[in-house]
Amino acid sequence: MYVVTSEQMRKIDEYTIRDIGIPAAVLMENAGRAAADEIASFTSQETPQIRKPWIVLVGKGNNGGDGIVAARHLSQKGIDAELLYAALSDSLSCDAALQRDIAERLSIPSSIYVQGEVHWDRYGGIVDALLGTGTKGSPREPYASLIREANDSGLPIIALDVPSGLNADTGEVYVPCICAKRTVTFAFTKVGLTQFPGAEVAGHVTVAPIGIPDAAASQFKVKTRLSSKKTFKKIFGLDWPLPRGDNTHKGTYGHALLVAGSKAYSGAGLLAAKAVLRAGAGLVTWVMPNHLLNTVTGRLPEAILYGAADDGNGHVSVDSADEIVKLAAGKRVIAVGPGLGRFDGEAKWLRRIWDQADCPLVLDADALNILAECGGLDLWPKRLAPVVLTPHPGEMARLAKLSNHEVQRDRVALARTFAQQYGVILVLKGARTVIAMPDGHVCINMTGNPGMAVGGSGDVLTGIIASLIAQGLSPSAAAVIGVHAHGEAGDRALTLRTSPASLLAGDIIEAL
Ligand SMILES: NC(=O)C1=CN([C@@H]2O[C@H](COP(=O)(O)OP(=O)(O)OC[C@H]3O[C@@H](n4cnc5c(N)ncnc54)[C@H](O)[C@@H]3O)[C@@H](O)[C@H]2O)[C@H](O)CC1
Ligand SMILES: [K+]
Repeated sequence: MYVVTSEQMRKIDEYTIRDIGIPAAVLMENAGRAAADEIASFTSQETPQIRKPWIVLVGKGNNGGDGIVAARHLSQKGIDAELLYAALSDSLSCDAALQRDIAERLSIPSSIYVQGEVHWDRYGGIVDALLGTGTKGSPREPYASLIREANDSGLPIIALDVPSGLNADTGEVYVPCICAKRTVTFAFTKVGLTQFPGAEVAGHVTVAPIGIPDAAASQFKVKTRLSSKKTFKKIFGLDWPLPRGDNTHKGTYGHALLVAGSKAYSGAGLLAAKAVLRAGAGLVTWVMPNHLLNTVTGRLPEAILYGAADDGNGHVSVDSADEIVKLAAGKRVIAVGPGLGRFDGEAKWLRRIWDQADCPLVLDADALNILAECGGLDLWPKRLAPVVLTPHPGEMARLAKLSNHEVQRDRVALARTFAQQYGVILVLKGARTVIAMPDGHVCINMTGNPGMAVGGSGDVLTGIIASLIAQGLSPSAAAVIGVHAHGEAGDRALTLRTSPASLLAGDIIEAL
């Protein structure tokens, strides 16, 4: 499922109308009718209040046009609708003006917005057709006042295409912004509907086809998709769940090397190692500081444990790099970072692994902080084997030398630029994790829940991604599918809990 920006949507619209020849009015008719269908289904599901009319807030552009068409189809369905023009209706776009004239001929009630004069209690719900993908900046008057009044009315709002006041390209919300119960977006979902806080103000999003052929999207090489089983098939040619061949030898399912844990954080290594196995890899060798070996022996009998040279403070020491490089022989992946801690010579240590090990690397947690602080991505040579980075927003801020706000402002664009610039696979975690690949493809993950924002959840994800690489998936596929599986397992684990607050990282592993 493609995810588009406003600019891409505009180009696709134009191509469909001009080059394919589907008239704009047909697209608008389909959009408005799809909106009316969604409103009708919402109305039927809501407690059957006295059948009150819906009020359609109409902007000047084609989003407004969609709203006028929706009002007409609602009336056809026996649901009364009234048009409230935000501004004088003689300044409508031509496609919207055509709809205005049709609505007038059909005597659909309409009025012009005057601040404070709308009797909101007369209505059962609001259709937001003020601003769509043509929005530039924060809503200006009188849209701003109308948006505030609509939000304050307490009535359910169904937004057309995007909630008015949402930045459709990033997920930022301007002030004010419509808070919708549902959003009916047209043709393809928009980036801003997938990332918070946009995803919050959009409510439940339905993508309504309006007659734009997929060929139009591939014409403009849209490279952002929602993670889904269809995506796995389309991009990676993989089925989900992954078929498990009938090979009998454990070696077939790969051997992962995990470098994790320190005296203070042995649990992180345990979680990551267990996740490697639970996600299907045949073997995992967990390298930890020697001191830790006795503490964890027996905690995970299925894992091969290796005590490496340690620095006497409960961390691996810089000298352990050579041991790790030797152990990497025959492994399909090395995952470095969960619970690693910081230690003297850490940059030299990581550089040695970066240079000498020839298998893919998955770097997480403190491995990312070491990389950020020594400028590795800017200074070290690109590796032949792929690198997967799995930062949360704070780690990403350090890696990209940005503030947390700047990281979260436009996650998709930042992740894509970073992955292309450094030739890495970037898993930018957080609600709706963004996975960006060196070739510019980006997948947005929709599984998972707030209960997963707990200590250890990231360690589990690192284990899952390493496991899938060990089983033979490309690092890109392992990152996209691993994030999806991690979120799905978290959603399944949640069904066994009474509240998201009680979810533990270990529950995610058990639900894999
Ligand atoms: N996706 C599709 O295939 C179709 C989408 N349609 C609808 O068309 C809108 C986009 O229409 P457009 O005319 O380009 O822009 P808008 O309707 O979003 O509004 C632009 C309108 O509003 C003014 N404006 C812009 N920014 C602000 C602001 N911050 N404050 C106040 N006013 C603002 C601007 O001057 C314009 O007049 C899309 O979302 C769909 O709903 C087609 O109808 C069907 C095909
Ligand atoms: K809207």
